[in-house]
Formats: sequence, C-alpha cells, structure tokens
Amino acid sequence: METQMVRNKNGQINIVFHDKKAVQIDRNKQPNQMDNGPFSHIDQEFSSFIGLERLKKTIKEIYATIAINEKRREIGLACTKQVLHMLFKGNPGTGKTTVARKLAKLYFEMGLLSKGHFIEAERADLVGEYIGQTAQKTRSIIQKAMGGMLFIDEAYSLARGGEKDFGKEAIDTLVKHMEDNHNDLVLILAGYPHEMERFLLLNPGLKSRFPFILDFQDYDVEQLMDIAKQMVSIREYRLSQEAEWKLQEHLYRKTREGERNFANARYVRNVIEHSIRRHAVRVLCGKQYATDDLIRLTGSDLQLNDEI
Ligand SMILES: Nc1ncnc2c1ncn2[C@@H]1O[C@H](COP(=O)(O)OP(=O)(O)OP(=O)(O)O)[C@@H](O)[C@H]1O
Repeated sequence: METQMVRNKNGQINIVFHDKKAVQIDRNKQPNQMDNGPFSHIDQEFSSFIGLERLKKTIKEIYATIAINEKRREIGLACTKQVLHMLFKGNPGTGKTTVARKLAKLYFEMGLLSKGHFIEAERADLVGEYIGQTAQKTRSIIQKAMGGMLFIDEAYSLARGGEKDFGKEAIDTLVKHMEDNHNDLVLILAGYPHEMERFLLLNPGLKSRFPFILDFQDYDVEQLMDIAKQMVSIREYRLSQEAEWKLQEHLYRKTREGERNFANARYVRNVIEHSIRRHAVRVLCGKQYATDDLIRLTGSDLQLNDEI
C-alpha cells in the first residue's frame, strides 16, 4: 500500500493512501513540499545528518506504523497506541541533542505532539535539596514539557547518590508521569553508552518503559570529513585541498587514539569555527579581499591541537 504525506489548502498534513483517500492527522504549521513518496519529508528533514542510518530507519518505521494504524482504525481494526519514549546512548558530539530537537519538530508535524517544543533538562533542574522539593521541581519541568519533548542529558546523574539521594525521587516522578502522559509527551533519556548501561542495570524497571533504544555510534573519519565539508559549505566557505588533507590526517590520529572524550562532530565544528576566525585575521591583515580569498580556508587556518 502506498502512502504519502501531503499538505492541504489549510496547511494541515494528510496521509494519503494510494486510493487517494486522505486521513487527516495534523494541525496548521506545516513542513515543505512532501509529495515524493511516503518518506520524502523524513528524508528531507534528516538529509543534513551524515550517517545515522539506523535512526533514520527507525523514524520511518514509526511513521509507517502511525499511518497504517490510521488506515486500520478507519476500517475498525485494532490499533495499538505508539509509545515514543526513547533512550539515546552515544559518546559526546554524536548528535543526540540535535536529533532529539529534530524529532520534536517532526512529531509535531506528524500530529503526535500538540506543541512540539523541546525542553532540555539536567539533574539540577529536577533534583531538589530538601524533602518534597524534587517531586515539585520534576513535576514543574514535566508541565513545561507537556505537548513536546523532554530531553534529559546525562540521565544517569539522577541515580548518582543511590537509594537515599533525591535523584531517585526524580526518576520515580518521571516514570509515573511518562506513563500517565504518554499521549502528549515524549521523554528522551540520553547519555554516554557505558554510564547509560549501568544506569539501566541499577534501575531495571526503566528499560521496558522505553520502546526505542538508539545507539549513536562514533563517526569514522570519512563521516567526520563529510560533516566538516557540510559545516564549511553551509557557512559559505571551502576547504583547500591542503586543508582537507591536513584535517583528515589529524582526524585519523585522533580517532585512532580512541580518546574517551573525543567529541566527534562537535570537535569538528569547533575546529571549523576556530579556523574561520583565524582565516578572518589572516585575510584582514593580508588585505586579500578577492572572493576566493574570502571563501577558502587554507591549511594554515586550521590549528589542530588538543586545545580545541
Ligand atoms: N550526523 C551528523 N551530521 C551532521 N552534523 C552533526 C551530526 N551529528 C552531530 N552533528 C553536529 O555536531 C554538533 C554536536 O552535536 P550534539 O550536540 O547533538 O551532540 P550530543 O551527542 O548531544 O553531544 P553531548 O552528549 O556531548 O551533549 C552539532 O553542531 C551537530 O549539528
């Protein structure tokens, strides 16, 4: 059965089946043209992400399930409500936060969230210092996030102090609300892989409440180079051949070292942004204002040391 996401005159998203009968699932603010196959909008939204193929596949599965559920509901067949809470495991800079933001927008466009806003929280936002304060703080964050996505980074820090710590209360409050409000709130717990594994082991009840556990792998050098080129091109710069080789060689060394805190795509972003500042100084001092000078980042603009 073929489906498509299309926008109607009122700006609402419809899922259209091959018989052209539309099932309306959404509200007014809508994405760009989506008329080339059922997944073209998802492909478009995630096109700027290098790699992450497994994640893109999962999103398509969620979308397809919802579309087909609508079709089934129409003819009176049983439909299961999709629970969308997720666990994201990945090293620094592997795209967890950026992907979560994008998902919040997409879920809103798909009609799964009523507002689609994104709230990022960490331990200090949820855990209080005296009895009763934690449940209050956590509830207030949940209230803020209703209709959207609540993203808790370094989620294991909630379990830091063990049973006696107020963090435990924050976890219990979150669990209670995620069950009660799963229709209009998506909770994502994120963090580094090893710590997340330990966190789940210590809180065995949690894992089963998150139907989606996504691993964000470290990027390889080829992907990091693609990310670098994309970042440069979005900013309307270009890496010279020499700069490319220099960066590539440096990334091979960095990734080979297997440094635990290597910040993947964020590291690359910092290198590029730093190079743009160095380029500006060089060009200004040299008074070289031809278009190519203003665009081209050379090897000397790239300062590749461990301070970045
Ligand atoms: N697959 C990707 N393609 C393009 N850019 C990416 C990709 N993954 C990450 N980035 C970029 O890298 C930067 C860091 O990403 P992000 O903050 O989402 O990582 P993170 O996993 O949340 O890191 P941390 O766990 O340290 O908070 C952002 O600028 C993001 O746009």
